[in-house]
Amino acid sequence: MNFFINGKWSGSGLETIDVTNPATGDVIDTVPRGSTNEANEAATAAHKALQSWSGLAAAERSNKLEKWFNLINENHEELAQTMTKEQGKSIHEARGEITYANSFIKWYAEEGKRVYGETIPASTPDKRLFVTKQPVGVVAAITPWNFPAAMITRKVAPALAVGCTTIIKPATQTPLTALKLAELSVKAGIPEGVINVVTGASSEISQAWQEDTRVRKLTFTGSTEVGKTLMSGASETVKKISLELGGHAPVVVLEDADIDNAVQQAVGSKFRNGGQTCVCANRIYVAESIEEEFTNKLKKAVEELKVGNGLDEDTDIGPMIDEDAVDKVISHIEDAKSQGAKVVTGGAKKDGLFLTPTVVSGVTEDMACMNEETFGPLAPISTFKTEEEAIHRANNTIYGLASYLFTRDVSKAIRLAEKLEYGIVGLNDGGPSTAQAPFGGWKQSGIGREGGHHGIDEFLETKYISLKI
Ligand SMILES: NC(=O)C1=CN([C@@H]2O[C@H](COP(=O)(O)OP(=O)(O)OC[C@H]3O[C@@H](n4cnc5c(N)ncnc54)[C@H](OP(=O)(O)O)[C@@H]3O)[C@@H](O)[C@H]2O)C=CC1
Ligand SMILES: O=C(O)CCCC(=O)O
Repeated sequence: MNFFINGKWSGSGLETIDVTNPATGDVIDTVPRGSTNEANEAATAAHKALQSWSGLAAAERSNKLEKWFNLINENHEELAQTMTKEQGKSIHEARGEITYANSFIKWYAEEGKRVYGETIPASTPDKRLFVTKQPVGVVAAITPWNFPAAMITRKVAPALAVGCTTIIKPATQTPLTALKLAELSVKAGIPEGVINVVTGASSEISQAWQEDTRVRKLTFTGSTEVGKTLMSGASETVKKISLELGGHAPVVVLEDADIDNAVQQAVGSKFRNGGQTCVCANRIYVAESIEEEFTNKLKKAVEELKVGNGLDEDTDIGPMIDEDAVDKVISHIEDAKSQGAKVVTGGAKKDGLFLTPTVVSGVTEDMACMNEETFGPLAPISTFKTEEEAIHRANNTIYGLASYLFTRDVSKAIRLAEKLEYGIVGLNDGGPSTAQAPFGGWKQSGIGREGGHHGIDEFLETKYISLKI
């Protein structure tokens, strides 16, 4: 596929990049290798479209988002198949992601109509003070490969709903879903220039956008390392930024937890997308007294997971995205084993990019898996003696995105949730993400929120108007 600037397919004649299916290694398509020129063209198109798009009534933009939502629903299966082919995740998860991605369009089509202002009482009778909200302007979005649709719509839907226009650089490994979404946006009547997608050289494209004073906002999901680079680059032109970065999610299972639920939710959280999600459970802390029961039940549940080509209807876990991802998981397993952890099930067993889901027990805080995001199907279990110890260990990280806590005691749940230094706490819940709630991290997991009314504020500027009468 070519890329998409100003409502037109573009980029023919450029060098191309192969898009491969990680399950088979087959090249399924190619995309152009865009760079500085194309990034500038996209920014020009978005800047040109800004005045008319932001000048529409919120209800008119909402209608167009609704049409986009309907077209995505009509093309649901084709989008899901494309996603599985380029990303590897199971077709069930891909279908779920298209529904999830589309829920942001639906929700923001409504929320865009509720961008309210304020009036402030003045100090003198001859003044009236107002506060209004206006779109920030052209928004650059850089998105990762793990959620090829949802990370686009979670950014683009609120941006469009309030009148911003967008320039998007999807991950090189998964550009096709993004391009198909853009194609449907035009069919939905979203005007040319409002959504532009450029594929290619990430650092050149992002450099051009960082330097461009017409681009007023940068929103990114991906690694903390790249997020830091973008944060410093965006400072040159003092852009607004949102960063959704790495996580290192702890799961704390207290003695009084419903163990069956804790196991089920931990499996859902840990092995979702093969463990390649920034909110995936990364380390599991279990009260010493229930370790055996929890571990046995987790082992049984994990052994039922089927690894295979994501297109097979009975697959639960597809391939990892690439060799580096496989190597990282294997290195974490080997490191844990070499320091005395016990393999409960799985192990560093690999076939192409497929990895056997693994549980290890007896892990300690100095092992790599307890200090870095594994981003793969490894569940390390460690025990704790007291709640204070569990919370201290859960918080003892530079990350602060998602955390999970299991207990039947509601008061304790709230008390301990308040102590967790995380943007998201799943209480007896391994799947808290939803369009109407704020998603984002504390500490080095990021800045800003996506989802909910919090996510729309990220695309608005505040204007104070003082009227002397
Ligand atoms: N928070 C999250 O959801 C995610 C976290 N991660 C974490 O990051 C690790 C590495 O994954 P990886 O795919 O390399 O993540 P990256 O952060 O490298 O990639 C995410 C996006 O950033 C782009 N990018 C990469 N380098 C630059 C740059 N110098 N300037 C501007 N944009 C850039 C990528 O483009 P391109 O693809 O063209 O390189 C992609 O669009 C994972 O193992 C995981 O730990 C990864 C993905 C998502
Ligand atoms: O940042 C990610 O890894 C994708 C978000 C997953 C979610 O919305 O639950």
